[in-house]
Amino acid sequence: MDPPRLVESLSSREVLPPSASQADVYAAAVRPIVEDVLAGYNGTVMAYGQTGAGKTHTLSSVAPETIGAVPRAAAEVFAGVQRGGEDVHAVYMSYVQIYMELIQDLLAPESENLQIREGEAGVFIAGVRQVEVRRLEDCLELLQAGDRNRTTAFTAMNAVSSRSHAVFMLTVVKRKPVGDGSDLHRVRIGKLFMVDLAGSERLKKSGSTGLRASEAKSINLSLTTLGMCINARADPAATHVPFRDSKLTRLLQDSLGGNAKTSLIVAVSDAYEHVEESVQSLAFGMRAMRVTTQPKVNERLDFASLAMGLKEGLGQASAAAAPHDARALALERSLLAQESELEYLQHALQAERERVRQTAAGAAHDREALDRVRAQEAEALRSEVAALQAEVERARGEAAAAEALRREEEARHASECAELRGAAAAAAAAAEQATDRLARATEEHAVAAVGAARRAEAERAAAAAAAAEAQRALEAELAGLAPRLATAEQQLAGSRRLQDMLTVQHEQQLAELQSKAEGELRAQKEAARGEIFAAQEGAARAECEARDTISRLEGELERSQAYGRELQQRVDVLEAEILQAADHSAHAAAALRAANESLARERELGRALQRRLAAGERSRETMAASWREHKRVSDAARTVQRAYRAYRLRIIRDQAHAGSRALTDARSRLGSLAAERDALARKRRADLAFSGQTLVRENLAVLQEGVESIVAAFLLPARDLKSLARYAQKVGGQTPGGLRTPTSAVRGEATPTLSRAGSMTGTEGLIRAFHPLMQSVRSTPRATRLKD
Ligand SMILES: Nc1ncnc2c1ncn2[C@@H]1O[C@H](COP(=O)(O)OP(=O)(O)OP(=O)(O)O)[C@@H](O)[C@H]1O
Repeated sequence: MDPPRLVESLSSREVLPPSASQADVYAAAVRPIVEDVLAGYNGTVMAYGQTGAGKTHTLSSVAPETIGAVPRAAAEVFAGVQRGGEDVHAVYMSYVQIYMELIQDLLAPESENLQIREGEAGVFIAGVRQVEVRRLEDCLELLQAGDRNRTTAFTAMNAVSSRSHAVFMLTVVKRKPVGDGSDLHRVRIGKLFMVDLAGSERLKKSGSTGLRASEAKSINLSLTTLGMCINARADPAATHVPFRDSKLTRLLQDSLGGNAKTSLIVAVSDAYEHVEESVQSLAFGMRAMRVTTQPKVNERLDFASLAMGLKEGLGQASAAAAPHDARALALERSLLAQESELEYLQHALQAERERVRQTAAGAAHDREALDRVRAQEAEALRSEVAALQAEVERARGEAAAAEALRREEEARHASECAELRGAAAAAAAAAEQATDRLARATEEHAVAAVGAARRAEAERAAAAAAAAEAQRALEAELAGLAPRLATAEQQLAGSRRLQDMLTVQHEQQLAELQSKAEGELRAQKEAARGEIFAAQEGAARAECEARDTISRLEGELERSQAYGRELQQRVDVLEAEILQAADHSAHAAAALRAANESLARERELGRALQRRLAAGERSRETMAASWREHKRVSDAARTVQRAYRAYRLRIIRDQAHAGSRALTDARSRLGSLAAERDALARKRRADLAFSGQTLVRENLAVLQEGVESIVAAFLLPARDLKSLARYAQKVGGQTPGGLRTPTSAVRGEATPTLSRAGSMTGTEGLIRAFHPLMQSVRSTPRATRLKD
């Protein structure tokens, strides 16, 4: 699938076709945000879309030919840092995932329940690991290490489906001097969030079950909350935005309408079967476009580091209080450590409690699910066994019925065969009987015909005898009755014709009867033969049919027996499965026991943690008391120190005032002395009197004292005094041993004086030396400050 990506940003909109490259997506949706981050804004890039649509590919791909937006953004940030020149930059990276409503640090996977807090600068993840990254390579290595810790899984929709929301964070800190000659800096902090949202998925479509289904539900829930927040932010009439309903929306609170510039990448699939999800994703993007944000540059003056510098200076100045401070600091640190340990322990305890509760809930849930599954499986097995038994019974019944049918069929076949045989035998017997009957009938007919013939013969004989008798009678009568003879002869001829006719008739009848009997006998024989043949054919057919039926029934019987055997095997398998399920159930019970034991152990651990917590609390209280005591001592020391400083300041101010007054006096005296010197010079030039020189020397002694008091009052460093002495020596041959350092004056020793030893030339040199020195004293900043 090579889906198109719709890039929606809150300020602009762009639709990229499937052929668009990763560089196109970066240029359209990410580069403007990265540039803003370098300028000190908060920026967010979110990838949204159905599971498998290409969000992770778009953001996190590190394949050389399809580098994703995150590595590109990191590269651009480092390029921007390099371009920044003298501005001091630091880049920090964090990487977390939100999995089943728990925030896990992908750079420190053992931190798996981080909390979101809100401060002046917005929401942040407390305790997340922030790694300072100096090079792009370090950043990419951390990214890959984090990706390895990310939760992914094989699903029906995506072979490597992200089961969590991943949030990649880069913080760019830029420090720049204010430019007023002070140590004060201007700090700009730009934060870049790149969010790879887990993909929405329809359980019906993905077919996820068990853990995958729970993950999908959690993902869908947080995405629904994200949608609700966006709807509320886009609706001016909405009064409540449910940011707190999920960790995702809480973390993205600033990005969804606060201080951030946000860009949304909507990844959609071009496959027809995903059209519904694609339309929903686009509708989400359209709603998101109505959200407005209030971005501003995160800039502030770095008073903290200035304060730190001042504190350092103060620390140096107040070395006297250092031991107490160090102790107080150590105590404070220890207290803070204790507090953070306490907080950590409280978090750990809370997390442990939560984990124990979740484990217990999970174990109870698992046990219930297991019980349910076991009950369902047992029920299913029972019903399957019952069904199989019923089927076995039915098959057995069928087999018995088939056997009975076979027997019945065999019996029927046997009886039919017997019947047919009987019928054949009966037909044969009937045929034989018919033949016999026919033969007998023929014989009877023949006998009857013979009898008839005999009777006819007898009749003929009787008729012949009667005729002979009648001939005789006739002859007698002929004799007696000639006429009657003729009549008798005629009658005889007539009788003879009748006899012949009767004989012929009798013979004809006999022949007819014989042929008829023979025909009937033949017909009956034919019929009997046909019947026997038909009976034999029927018997053969019936036998064939019976054989077919028997073989069919035998086949059915075999199939029934095979089915019965198969059913028996399935029953065996099911029984084995029941045993296995019982084993599983035993294992599950053992696992449950182990979980309960682990729960007990964890409870014990929780109690131990509570004990440690209480001990920590006690120790913290002791430490707090000790800290308070030391703080009291330290405060007292600070008060003393402050009083001492004020006292010193007063003395210095008094000295400054005295110095200033002395300076003014010295100036006026210097003026009058110069005037006197000029007058003396004039007088010397005029009088060339030695007494004038003496006067100058005496006045110079006074001047010398004035200079010394000025030097002492102005706290001239020893080196200046030494250089003065050196200069004086160079100019006037004054020995360095004649000068004393002003430090002694500060300490309240006797007023320093310049040695009066030395020649007139040295004194004049000193006077000459005094003028440049005065110049230098006037031009030193210290003098200026003191004067001020
Ligand atoms: N534009 C693209 N070009 C080439 N392959 C892509 C593209 N988009 C996505 N793929 C590929 O599709 C598969 C799924 O993409 P991907 O894992 O990025 O999806 P996803 O939206 O992050 O899914 P999920 O929400 O389940 O994590 C991956 O194998 C990926 O390489």
